[in-house]
Amino acid sequence: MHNSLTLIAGTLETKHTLHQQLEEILGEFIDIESFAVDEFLPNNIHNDLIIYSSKLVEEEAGEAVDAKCPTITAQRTVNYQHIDRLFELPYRTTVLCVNDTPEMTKETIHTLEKIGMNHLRYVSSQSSENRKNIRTAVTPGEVSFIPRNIEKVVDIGVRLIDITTLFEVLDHFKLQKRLGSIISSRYTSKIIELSKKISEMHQKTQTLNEHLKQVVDGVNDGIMAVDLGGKVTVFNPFMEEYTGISSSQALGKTLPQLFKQPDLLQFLSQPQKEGRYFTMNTYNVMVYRFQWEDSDSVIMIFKNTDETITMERAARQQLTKTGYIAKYHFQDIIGESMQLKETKRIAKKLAASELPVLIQGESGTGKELFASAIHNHSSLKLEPFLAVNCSALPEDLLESELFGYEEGAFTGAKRGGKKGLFEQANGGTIFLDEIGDISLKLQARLLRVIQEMEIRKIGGNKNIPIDVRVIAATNKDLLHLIEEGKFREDLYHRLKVLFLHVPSLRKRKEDIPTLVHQFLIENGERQQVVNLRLMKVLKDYQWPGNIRELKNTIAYLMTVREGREITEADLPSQTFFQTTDSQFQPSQPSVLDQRKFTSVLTILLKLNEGYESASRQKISEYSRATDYPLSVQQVRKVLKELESHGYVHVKRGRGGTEITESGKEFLQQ
Ligand SMILES: Nc1ncnc2c1ncn2[C@@H]1O[C@H](COP(=O)(O)OP(=O)(O)OP(=O)(O)O)[C@@H](O)[C@H]1O
Repeated sequence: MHNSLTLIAGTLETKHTLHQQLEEILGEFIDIESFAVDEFLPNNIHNDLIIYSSKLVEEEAGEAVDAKCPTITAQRTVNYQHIDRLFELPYRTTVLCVNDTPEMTKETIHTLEKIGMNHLRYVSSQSSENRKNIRTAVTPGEVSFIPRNIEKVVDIGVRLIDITTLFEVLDHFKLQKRLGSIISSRYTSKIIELSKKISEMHQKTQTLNEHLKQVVDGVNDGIMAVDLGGKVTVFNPFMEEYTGISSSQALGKTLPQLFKQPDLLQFLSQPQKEGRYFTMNTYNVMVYRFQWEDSDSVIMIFKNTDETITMERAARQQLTKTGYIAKYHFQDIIGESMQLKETKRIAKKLAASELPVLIQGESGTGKELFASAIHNHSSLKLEPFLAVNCSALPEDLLESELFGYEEGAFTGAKRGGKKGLFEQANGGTIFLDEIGDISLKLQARLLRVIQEMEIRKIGGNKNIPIDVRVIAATNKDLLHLIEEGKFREDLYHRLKVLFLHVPSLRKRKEDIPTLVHQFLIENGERQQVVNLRLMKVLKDYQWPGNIRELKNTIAYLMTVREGREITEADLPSQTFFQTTDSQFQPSQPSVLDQRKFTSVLTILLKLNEGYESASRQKISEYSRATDYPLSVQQVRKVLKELESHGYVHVKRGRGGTEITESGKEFLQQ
C-alpha cells in the first residue's frame, strides 16, 4: 500500500511552495495532497500523516483534522534558492525584516543570522525601534505586510520545510533506513547550489580585490590599512621599501609588532587631522592617517618627501625654462621687527586664498618680494608668476604686452600675433607693479578682464577665458588718485579684495643691522665689518628710498671703502642720498624744519579729522596759537616742502590740503 500525507498551509503561496518541495524530495515514495487555510479546508481531514506548515496553522486548522491522525508541525528554514538576493544589498544596510507575526519575524532573523547572512542589520517589522530611515525590507514571501514607505523589497521566498521535519516524515513511514541518504542529498543539493552562487560571488570579489591591489601597489606612495582588530590588511611595495619589512611579514600583524618608533606608533594609533614628518630608514616621509566614518579600516599613507621635492623641482625647472618663476619666498624677506613679522603673518594668510591682493607701500619697501612670496606660498606655486611694471612702458606697448594681439592688428605687429602676459600667466599669478600709473583706457580694459576673467587680444574678435590671480602693487595713494579722477574706483575695489601694507624702513629701524649684514653677505663680505658709528648713522637716517636705498648704499660703501672696516668716513655726502630713486626729498629735515613740519602737520591733521577745509589761510590762523606762528606766505612755503617729502597732498583750487599716511607716520615719530 502507498504512503500518503496531507500538507496544510496558511496561504496559497505557502501551499504551492511547500507542496513543490515535498513533491521534489518525497514525491516518488509518498502521495501528497495539500490544502491552504485561506483557500478551502474540507471537514474531517484524514490521512497517514498530517503536516501543518506552522504552529499558527495547526491552531487554525486543527479542528478540521481527524483527531486520530498523527500530525507534525513543520520546522521551517529560509529558502536557499533565493537567499543570494540578499548579497545584492550593500554591506551594513539596515533592513526591515517582515513576517506575519512577531515570533515568525524573530525566527526569520534568527535563521538568517545563523546561516551567515551577517552583512545586514535586521530590524523586526513588529519592533518598536525607530525605522523612519529604513528603506529596504526583506521578507520570506509576506509581501502584503510590507509598510508603504519601503522603497526596495527583497522577497527571499516562502520558507521551506527543514531537513529535521523531512526526517521525522521518513521516520513516521519507516523509510529512514532506505531513503535517508537519498533525501538528505536531494535536500543538500539545493544548499550546494547556493554555495556555488556564493563561491561565484566570492570569486568576483577576489578579482575586484586583485584589481584594487594592483592599483594600490602601483601608487607611488606607501599605503597601509589596518582593520578593526588592529591587524594590517594592506601593505604595498613602497611600505616594504620604507620599513624594510616584507608584506608577507606585515600582513596580519599589529602596529606595535611592526613599528618600534614610539612617536610614529603613537601617531598611527590616534585620529589625525594633519600629516607629520618622520624619518624611516633614511627615508623622509610625510605620514597621513585617515579613518572614514562607517569604515572598519584605517588607512595610512606614507609620502616620500624627497621625491615630492624632486617632482616640484622638475615642475619648477619647466617654469624656469619659460622664465616665469617667482624668485622669492617668505624666508627671503629679511627682518625681525614686529611690523615686518606681522606683515609676513598677514601675507601668509592672503596666500591661502586665490583672491586679488593690493599691496601698498612706499617705493623700495619690498612689495615685489611680498608678491613673489605670496605666489610661492599659494596653491599656484607650481604655475607661472609674471611680473609687469606698469610704469615702465608706454600705454600702447603695455596694452599689447598685457593682452597680446592678433596678426596684422597694427603696423609692426608680429606675424602670427602675440600672446599677452595674462594668457601666459594662465593658471598662475600676474603681478601688476605700479598699478597707479596706468592710463584710464587701460584701467577700463583691466577692469573687464578681472570682472569677466577673459581677455580679448588687440585686433581679435573672440574672448579667451583665463584663470589668473592678480596681485597689484602701488606706492601711490590710490584714494587720492580716485578723487582726482585719475584712477577708477570700481577697479580699485576689484583689486583691493585683499590688502597688504608693507611698512616703510623708517618704521622698523631695528631691521637695519640685519639687512646691512645680509647685503654685505650678498656682496661677498662674510665678516661683520661695519663699525658702530656707521651703523648708528645708518640707523638714524630716514631712508626715504627704503630697503632699495639701503641696499644701494651698502653696495656703494663696499666699492669705496679703503680698509677692511667700513666706517662713516666712507659714507657719501648728503647728495648721494639725494640722488636715490625716491619719490621723496631724501635729505633729512633740519631740527628747525622738523618742528615747523610737526606744527603744520598737527594743525592739518586736526582740520582733516574735523572735515574742515585746510586752506593756507586757516592753517595760518591756527598757527598763531602755537610756538610757530606762520604767515599765509610762510604756510605756502612749508606746505610745498611737506609735499616734496610726500607728507601732504595739496589739492588744486579750493580743495585744501590733506595729510598723507607718510605725514602721519612722521608725526608719530
Ligand atoms: N625685507 C627684505 N629683505 C631683503 N631684501 C629686501 C627686503 N625688502 C626689500 N628688499 C630688496 O629691496 C629691493 C626693493 O624691493 P622691491 O622691488 O620688492 O620693492 P618694491 O616695494 O616693489 O619697490 P617699487 O615700489 O619701487 O617697485 C629689492 O632688491 C629687494 O630684494
